[in-house]
Amino acid sequence: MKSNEEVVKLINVSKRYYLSSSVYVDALININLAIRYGEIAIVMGPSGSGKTTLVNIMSTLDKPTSGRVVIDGVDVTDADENYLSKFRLEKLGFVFQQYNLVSQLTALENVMLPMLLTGRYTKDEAREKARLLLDLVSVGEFMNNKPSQLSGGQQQRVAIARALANDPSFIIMDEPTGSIDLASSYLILDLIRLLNRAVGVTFVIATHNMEVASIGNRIIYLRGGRIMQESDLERIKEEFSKLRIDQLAVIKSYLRVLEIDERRLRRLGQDISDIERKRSLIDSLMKTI
Ligand SMILES: Nc1ncnc2c1ncn2[C@@H]1O[C@H](COP(=O)(O)OP(=O)(O)OP(=O)(O)O)[C@@H](O)[C@H]1O
Repeated sequence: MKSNEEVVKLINVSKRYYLSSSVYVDALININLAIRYGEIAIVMGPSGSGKTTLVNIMSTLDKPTSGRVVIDGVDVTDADENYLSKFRLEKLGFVFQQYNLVSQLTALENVMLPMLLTGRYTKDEAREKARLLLDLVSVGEFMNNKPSQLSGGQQQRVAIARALANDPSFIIMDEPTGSIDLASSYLILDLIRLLNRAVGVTFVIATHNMEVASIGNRIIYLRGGRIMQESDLERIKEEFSKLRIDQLAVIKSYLRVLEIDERRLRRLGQDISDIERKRSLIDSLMKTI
């Protein structure tokens, strides 16, 4: 691992999508960003803020309208698709929300494929390494299953094994736990953390999910195609904190509703323990907001 060195660098990157000759969307605006080896960098932000566009540009799947993209010290901004597909195969690992495994191939063959495509591995070497990688992500026993014979979480782990196949400079993930159950998500997050700590694998992960974000060393927060600075985040938090006033208003109204019910029950000589229970719940809730 080349710690402290930059694995990806974006310099003044902007991306404009044209919907027609005069209508466009600025998906990214003047992004300057460096990801270092050994990081788990999380890309967060509201829907439409530019997360997918950013990770696609970082991983050469998309090109910026202006600015430069440097990966592993190579400026890939103007590289052609032939060069880029070889570059991606050798340098990058991809794990997307939809697992993107080849449906006709077994788990083992899916993991072997990127190694065979580089021409750097014999079939035997690729098979042996693929087996070990599948064991490492705990799906070794299913290596002869096709993707349709695997659960979503298992498919996602095969995708991680495949992403590791060519020892990539970094692994890029877009909502890696987006379409799988909670238990599998935890396994995958544990695996990411372990691979990062033990082997120094670098990850860039776009997500909406706070649980996923919690494993990151750094959060890159996008809003409207720009990276938010700490001070902006404070401002946003303050904006959000105003929501508390609404919560309080709702609770206050509800307390008034309880008063009416309490009066009614007392008038009828009935039990008010349910009202008291609700009041005590509200009391404990009030202490947390
Ligand atoms: N191919 C495209 N053509 C036109 N506009 C696009 C295209 N891709 C993205 N956009 C627009 O660019 C902006 C950023 O989109 P992007 O998909 O990067 O956001 P996101 O943060 O990943 O959103 P989500 O969380 O909903 O996936 C959005 O306004 C989107 O509508």
